[in-house]
Amino acid sequence: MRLTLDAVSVEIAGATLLRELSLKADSGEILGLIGPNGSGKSTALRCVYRALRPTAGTVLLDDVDLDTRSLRESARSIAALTQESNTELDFTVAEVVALGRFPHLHGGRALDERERELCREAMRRTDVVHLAERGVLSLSGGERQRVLIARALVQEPEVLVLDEPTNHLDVRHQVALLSFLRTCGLTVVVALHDLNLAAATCDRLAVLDAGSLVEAGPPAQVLRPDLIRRVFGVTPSVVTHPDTGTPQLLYELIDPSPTESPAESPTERSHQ
Ligand SMILES: Nc1ncnc2c1ncn2[C@@H]1O[C@H](COP(=O)(O)OP(=O)(O)OP(=O)(O)O)[C@@H](O)[C@H]1O
Repeated sequence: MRLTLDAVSVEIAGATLLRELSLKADSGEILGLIGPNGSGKSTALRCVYRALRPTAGTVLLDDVDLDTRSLRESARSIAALTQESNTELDFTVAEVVALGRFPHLHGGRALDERERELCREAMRRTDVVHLAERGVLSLSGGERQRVLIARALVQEPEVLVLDEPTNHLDVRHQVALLSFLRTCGLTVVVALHDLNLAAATCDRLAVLDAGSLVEAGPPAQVLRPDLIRRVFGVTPSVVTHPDTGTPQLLYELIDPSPTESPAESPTERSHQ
């Protein structure tokens, strides 16, 4: 399914969080959102999984305005793993994963055999089978994150929305998750802080800054030292991964002053 944000703006209490953001992820494409803290990545994702209604503009799945669908209907197409996806009740891991089927269940029916196998498969994929009977509140941050990913998968979505999905994950599970995204065939929109993981994972990257789109394109086009410096206030060296050909950023540990804007950072001045 193709996901389109068409001139989406979000204003809350007089503050503009997103300004006429237009983005597109074609069917099966992985679109990465990158940008500094507070640039609007989570706000854009919230509009997609409908935790937030845009003040102006539309979000479309193929050509259907999401606003014309019920929340339950869109939950059958869109699964989200977000910074709000926590589980406060002490369900077992197996129960939390099974909750992913909720948008598909009617009249309190139990999961059928195919759905139970779907849950087992999602738990195998995310390496949480051994935790099935544990209470989720007793899990480590990374274990809990993997359970929530399994829950999103059993939803059998066509669009997967992920806000910082590698948070808490060790490097093996980061690589496993992002490799899965590359092969799952779903339309994926993912906010990532790690620009190297974003470059390795995403077909296209959209750079946000202060609620506006700065640039969108393939990683090799977007991850230029000048753009990174302008938006993030650090100047990386960009090298090409010897095996995959994706751009990879190397940083020097020069502390940009937090009191200066990126364009005025010491790094910027040293290059003038
Ligand atoms: N409910 C709200 N009311 C007012 N301001 C808000 C609200 N939610 C978010 N913001 C502000 O909107 C801006 C964008 O927030 P958002 O969470 O989308 O940024 P982000 O790019 O995801 O940041 P991060 O990288 O830190 O996760 C921030 O300045 C944030 O403080």
